[in-house]
Amino acid sequence: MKNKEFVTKAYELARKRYATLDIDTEKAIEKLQNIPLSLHCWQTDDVTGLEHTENELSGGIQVTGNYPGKARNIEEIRNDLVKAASFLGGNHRISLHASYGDFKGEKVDRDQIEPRHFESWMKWAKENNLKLDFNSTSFSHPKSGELTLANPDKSIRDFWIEHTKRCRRIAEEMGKYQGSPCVMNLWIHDGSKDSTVNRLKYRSILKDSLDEIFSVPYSNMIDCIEAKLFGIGAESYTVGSYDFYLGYGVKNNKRVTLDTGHFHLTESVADKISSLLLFTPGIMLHVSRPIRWDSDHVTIVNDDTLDLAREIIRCDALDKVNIGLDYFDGSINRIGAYVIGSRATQKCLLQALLEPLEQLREYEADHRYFERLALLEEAKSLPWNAVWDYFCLINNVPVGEEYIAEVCKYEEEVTGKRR
Ligand SMILES: C[C@H](O)[C@H](O)[C@@H](O)C(=O)CO
Ligand SMILES: [Mn+2]
Repeated sequence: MKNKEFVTKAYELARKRYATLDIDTEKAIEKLQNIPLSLHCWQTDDVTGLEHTENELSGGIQVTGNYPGKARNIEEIRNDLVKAASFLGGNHRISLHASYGDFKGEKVDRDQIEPRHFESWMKWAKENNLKLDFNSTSFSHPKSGELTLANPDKSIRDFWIEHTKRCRRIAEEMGKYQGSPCVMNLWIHDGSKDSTVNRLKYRSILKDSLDEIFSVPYSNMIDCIEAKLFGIGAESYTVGSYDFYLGYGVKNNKRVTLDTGHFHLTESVADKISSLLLFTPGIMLHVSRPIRWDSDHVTIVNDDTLDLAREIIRCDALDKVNIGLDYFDGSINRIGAYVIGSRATQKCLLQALLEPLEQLREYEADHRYFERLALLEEAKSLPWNAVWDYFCLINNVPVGEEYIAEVCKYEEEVTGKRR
């Protein structure tokens, strides 16, 4: 670590500065250390998956960019994930899509997948001190079409119901194996390009499909349902809208996934946290960065991500919120994309953990709104970055921009050689 002494000295000063506001930096570091991020496996390979089919990416999502070096098989995906995680302090999780099973060249259709197709992932995760989360995959399949679980055609609908039921079973086995509940996210793209005159019909079918899927109780997995505003080619109507899943989640005690790219651009996702916490058992986050639309740009430290982190901490909800990443950028070094996005999320969480919350709340209770605003402003430039550097130092991961050279080295030695 080239700046060890400098980093330690800066941290000592920062610790004292924060102490003047009664903030314990050691406690903040300890908390950050114990917040797992769920790294989305699909950033390694532009959401290609391991089914070895010719299926194009579908379902209203799109990866842009053709940067060389994407992972081409299970070994490369795993190596890249381990590499990406090696840049992060703390212990983390990997979020797998059902299309990333270890199929060993066998053609296994989505309604045939079993826990055995994910056994080697479970072992791999354990060996690498990682835990797994899971996602059903309704897109990029000949039966994906416009509608899956909301399809009036029973044979297509049953195919996807079976797929999703199997996914829950796989998640249950993963949770059991790893001794930590596997968070299973259900997102489907179902929708329509142009105005439908049957909004209620498809939503009612989706509700029934979900009821059937969730009829089997499990104790080692956590169900999450993810809403979306629109998809490419499904701009007018999304069956699984936010209102739909919020209603379903509240009624059926399910976690709602908030993907930061799935709302109107001026809507505050952070503001939803406190409301959901009052009415649902928890929240799954898909941290992303929408630019003009759900563009899945790499997460950075910005007001949206900071507000999200602050709300989690202000609500004291770390035990009820699972934090996953969800972006896919094929235009830059893909490992670099993981590192930037996951470290940005950690930086936001750290800033939130270092907020002088008690003092701010005292001001607010006393209606001293000038003081509240002033302290909120000043808190922005407190030396959180010295605490961040120190967090990286004690975790033996690159400090500051040092990771750039390491990512480039991996590119030179590994990803850059993939053709
Ligand atoms: C690949 C993921 O399942 C997908 O990104 C989903 O979570 C989503 O956000 C779709 O827009
Ligand atoms: Mn998402």
